[in-house]
Amino acid sequence: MTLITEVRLRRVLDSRGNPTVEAEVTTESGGFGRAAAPSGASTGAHEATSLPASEAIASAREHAVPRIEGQVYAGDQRSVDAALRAADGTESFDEIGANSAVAISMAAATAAADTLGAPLYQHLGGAFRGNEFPTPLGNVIGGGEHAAEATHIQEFLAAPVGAPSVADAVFANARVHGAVGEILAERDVAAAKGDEGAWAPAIDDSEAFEIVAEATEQVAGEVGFDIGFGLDVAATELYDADEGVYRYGDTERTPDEQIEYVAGLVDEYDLVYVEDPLDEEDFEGFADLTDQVGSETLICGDDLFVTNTERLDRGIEAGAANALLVKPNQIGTLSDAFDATERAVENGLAPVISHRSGETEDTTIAHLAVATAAPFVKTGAVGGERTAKLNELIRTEETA
Ligand SMILES: C=C(OP(=O)(O)O)C(=O)O
Ligand SMILES: [Mg+2]
Repeated sequence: MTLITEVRLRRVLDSRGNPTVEAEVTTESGGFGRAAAPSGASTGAHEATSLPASEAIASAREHAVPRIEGQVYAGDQRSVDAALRAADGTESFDEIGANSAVAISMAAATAAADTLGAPLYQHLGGAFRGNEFPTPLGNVIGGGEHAAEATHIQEFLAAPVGAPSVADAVFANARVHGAVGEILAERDVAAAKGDEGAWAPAIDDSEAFEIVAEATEQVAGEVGFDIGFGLDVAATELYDADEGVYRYGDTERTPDEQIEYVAGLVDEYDLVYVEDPLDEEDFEGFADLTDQVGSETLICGDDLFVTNTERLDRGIEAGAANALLVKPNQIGTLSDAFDATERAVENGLAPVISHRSGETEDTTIAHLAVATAAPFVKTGAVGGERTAKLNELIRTEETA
């Protein structure tokens, strides 16, 4: 029934206006799935390879499509992903590109769900998925690699941890985004938006902390539930490896000072979540910080782990974090993303399913978050490619 009869690939636009890979998979009984690869700007050094879209498509057509069409069942995700790995032959998808691989992997899952007549989260999560829904982390102010001349810290994330439902959480995050805009206007600060739709004002990080604290408190008062906030420091982008310092404009911090700084922020602002507080190679620094504040907040590895179970194992051994960011395109297949998620959960790390800064209207990660019962999903607060996922979460909550 779910035998794949056709795989089509094409270039489509992502939210930055760059070409990306879209895949369409058709099954023998007429099931259909479509998915597109996202792309990062602050990418980790150890991520799987993203090739230029036309190169990735040409190579996947030559090497992967013939191994899949007429040979692999979409309902058997592991065999789809094994065929992609066999077609490629490298660890990092250097040959067909992780962008082709992930688009085909996700389109096959969607085609299987369609063939079986089940929602994607149900197909991926199975009959014993449970009733958990993720809390969305909403990017409300940001800079770093996602916007020029804005904050040094890449993302300030609203975290509506007290929301009674996904829908309440989604609307609360959008409201915090709106409140931040109003506070910026009151302060006469002009602000464009960055790649993920967050405000990107030319203010110091310290002012951004003040504004986000005020906005989350204000909206929490309006909606009547707790809204905390968190950060994606994306510290690799701030780290000068030659000098061994983190640079925030003219301010420099040694790795020890960086740990002290972040630990201080966790205390001062009751941060519920801190992603990539240190350079992607500093497992020990991560472990030190997790030791200090891990009982109060989530210390999450994005560039540190790149959704890779080998790097995650190293992190588990070192006690480097208590949360894992899961981005399927960092590793190339849904099977690999599931394996990393499962390994994290088995070892007491919270999985956080995430978008990329360059996105499409693809909604697979919303389903992945529900399927894996992840406690958090990071997929922005506003903007069409972000609301595609957020609105899918709202629909899913109604039907699950
Ligand atoms: C979403 C992120 O940004 P990018 O996709 O640019 O890596 C991130 O760093 O978590
Ligand atoms: Mg990150």
